[in-house]
Amino acid sequence: MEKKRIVVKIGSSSLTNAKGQIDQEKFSDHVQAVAMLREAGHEVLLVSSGAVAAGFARLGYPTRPTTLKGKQAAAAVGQSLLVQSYIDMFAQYNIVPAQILLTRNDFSKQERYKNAYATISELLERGILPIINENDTVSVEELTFGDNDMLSALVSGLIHADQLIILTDINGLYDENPRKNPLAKKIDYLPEVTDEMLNAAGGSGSKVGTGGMKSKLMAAKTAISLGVQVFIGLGKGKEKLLTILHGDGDGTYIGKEGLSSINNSRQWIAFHSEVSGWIYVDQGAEEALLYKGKSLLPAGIFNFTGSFQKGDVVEVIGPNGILGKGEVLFSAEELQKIMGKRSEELSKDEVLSSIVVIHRNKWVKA
Ligand SMILES: Nc1ncnc2c1ncn2[C@@H]1O[C@H](COP(=O)(O)OP(=O)(O)O)[C@@H](O)[C@H]1O
Ligand SMILES: N[C@@H](CCC(=O)OP(=O)(O)O)C(=O)O
Repeated sequence: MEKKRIVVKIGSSSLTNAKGQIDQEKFSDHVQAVAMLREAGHEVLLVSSGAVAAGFARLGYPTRPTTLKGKQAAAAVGQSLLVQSYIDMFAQYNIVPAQILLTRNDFSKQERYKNAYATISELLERGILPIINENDTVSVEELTFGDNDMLSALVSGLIHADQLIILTDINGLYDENPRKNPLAKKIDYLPEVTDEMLNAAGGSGSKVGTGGMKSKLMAAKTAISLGVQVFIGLGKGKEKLLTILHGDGDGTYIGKEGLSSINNSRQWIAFHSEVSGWIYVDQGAEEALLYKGKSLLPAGIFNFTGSFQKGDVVEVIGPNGILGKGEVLFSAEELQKIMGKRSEELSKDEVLSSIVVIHRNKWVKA
């Protein structure tokens, strides 16, 4: 059997109970299933929620706290409880877990992004099981928007996973929220995530989960655009992850066959980089970039704004709007001198290192 790289995201509702404790039965079920996936020769990475849900009772909160500092304090307590439980339970299968706490901002600095990739790759190579959660103490957005779904999609792209399995408390996506409409119909397969689907998906149904189906679908959309297929649903017993991998899972499969993964520099430019400038190009350059797969040359540029340095990311705007983003190979000051000139017009000292302003390998369409 072909060895696959699988990211498994487990939501709070699938790990804890409403009283603010780890649900030992659910927990051991997941651990066994992960162990079995690894025994079958696959590489696994866990994105585990549940820190707030596992911690709030120990702080004396009767229910999941609603204040930000309350959630952050609960997460600090609950995260250690979760990881301790993972360490203890995975030890029975000789699996060594590693805790990784990330924020979405960690992805926006290219050096941190590369470090996260290098660390996770080294752990996987050494047979360690990375267990990732948002660094809740310093992360504001995640606790509000339930972005562990999105975190799992971004991690799946980063490490070029074959599949992202999002385990939750419901067996997949329905055409309407089934907690509100019992006649809602289940969707077994979705080739892509459409706006119509996003509108049909609602918020969380449990007292411990946060994002609901909407955040899972948004994450699925991102994962697919990064070349990773997605499953959203549930399962029982130690065979469940293998069953899902074989295509017989109880849930919704999202994404067409044969998606191809996107290299990390392009992912970073597309999803994480900050834009430092805007370059305006003519019709010819628009065609070259959008339809001919060519690099951007100075001749097609007639204006730019922003102060950027070589290596920064800029947005390119054509006569019909935004075309995409790319890594610029000249500073704003240098571009001023060469903009609009054809290659043959550029004198030797103006040709700094190359006449390509954005190379096609460091370019992503909008
Ligand atoms: N269209 C839909 N199909 C399925 N579930 C939906 C839909 N809309 C909203 N939901 C809700 O999303 C919930 C799962 O999300 P959530 O509670 O955030 O779980 P988790 O803690 O696993 O992230 C379901 O229990 C359900 O109540
Ligand atoms: N980082 C948070 C995740 C919050 C959350 O509820 O996420 P999820 O259950 O995936 O909707 C935690 O560990 O509690």
